[in-house]
Amino acid sequence: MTQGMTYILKNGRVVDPANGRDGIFDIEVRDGVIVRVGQDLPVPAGTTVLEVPAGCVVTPGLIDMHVHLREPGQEHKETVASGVTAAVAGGFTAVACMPNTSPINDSAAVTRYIRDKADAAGLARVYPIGAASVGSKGEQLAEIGELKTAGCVAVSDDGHPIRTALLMRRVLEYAGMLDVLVIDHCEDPTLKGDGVVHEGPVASELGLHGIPGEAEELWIERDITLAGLTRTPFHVAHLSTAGSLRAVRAGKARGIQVTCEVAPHHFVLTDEALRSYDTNTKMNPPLRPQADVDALVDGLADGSVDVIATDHAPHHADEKALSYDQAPFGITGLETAVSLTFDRLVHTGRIGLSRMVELLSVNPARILKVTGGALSEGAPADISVLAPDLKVTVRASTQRSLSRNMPFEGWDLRGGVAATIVGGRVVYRNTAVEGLGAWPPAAVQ
Ligand SMILES: NC(=O)N[C@@H](CC(=O)O)C(=O)O
Ligand SMILES: [Zn+2]
Ligand SMILES: [Zn+2]
Repeated sequence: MTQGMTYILKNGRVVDPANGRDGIFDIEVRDGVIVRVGQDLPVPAGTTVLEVPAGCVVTPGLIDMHVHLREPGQEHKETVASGVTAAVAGGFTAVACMPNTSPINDSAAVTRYIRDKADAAGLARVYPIGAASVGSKGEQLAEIGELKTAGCVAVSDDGHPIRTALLMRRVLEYAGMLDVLVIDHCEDPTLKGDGVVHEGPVASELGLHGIPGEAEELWIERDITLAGLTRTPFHVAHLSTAGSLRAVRAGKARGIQVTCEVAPHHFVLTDEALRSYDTNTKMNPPLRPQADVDALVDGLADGSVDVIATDHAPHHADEKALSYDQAPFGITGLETAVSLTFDRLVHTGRIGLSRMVELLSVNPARILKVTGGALSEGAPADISVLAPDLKVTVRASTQRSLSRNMPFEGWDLRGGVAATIVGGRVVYRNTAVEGLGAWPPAAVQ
């Protein structure tokens, strides 16, 4: 499917909360742009019709605002090309990638390198996130203006918190002036110590060093206070505890511009999963007890959580084969997020489809100030076609990511992705979905 083609996506259930639409609509795409949305659109002679398979849902393209692509520097774990392949197979039309590559993305040269790789791959859109401090070392402010000019949409020292309150204040001031979002990995490193899992009865039983939830909560309180002082928007990466969510709710109630994201593994798994000693249950922040998971699900449902983001963190099998203490933190997530969200949030009745679209598209687009989040006439045709009732068995061996470090192997889930369209091009087509046979072949399928 080339960008120059005109086609009509016909008879899909369109869920587009930003435009107040939930119903059967046709979408006409021309030259990569949505030109018309309406009911029973006429089909001019020569126009291709792509019939949306029965039961599928058409949404604005999903955006994952927290992934790790590992290029430059760790291409054996993931490249930009393999990462965006995983992204479109997971239903995402865009991703924002964290700067903890090697070298760190604290310069225009690295940002441009990533963007060039993304352009060459030509699948999902890639929005680089620059480092907040030089080398993410927490000493000197990075050249945020230069990073923005090169194409960064946000700054973060992810992998680490922005180290001191003074530095965080300066980052907020400069980034705020330049209209660049500040994202922090909220964790007090002194309280974390050498912890590797959530501090609690499970950690004690297994003899693993714990990290209390308070290590995250203290840092979020610090950052919210500084966001208030500087009157600047601030986004909490991978929020994981009930106390953290209370702090965010309280900040929002005081009028502070704070938003937050939750990763699927934190609303699906508890620290009980550690009993497997599988290092694919080791990530930062760590898996929490049921009470925290319940609070996160409440927050996802009631709107106090803004975004679902995967924190896709590929690591090589050799590293994950180390002992629990030694293995790196992090799991992949791009290719399981949609299925986990359907299975655990939508089909359990905790959220509806329009809330799912807010969490995965509308809000990340609004917070990052990037294109997308709505199927509006005149907008680039970034569209996800989801299959809410598709039966999916998760297999790392069939995923597109170069890494296989995820704890969902063999899980049977209800809900998946049918197709992904970026700038009008069908870049992913799931051959397991019936009714897509008449669609053109896609780059990924
Ligand atoms: N989340 C993780 O456990 N790991 C991330 C770093 C991070 O997101 O802090 C990684 O880069 O591997
Ligand atoms: Zn982090
Ligand atoms: Zn991360």
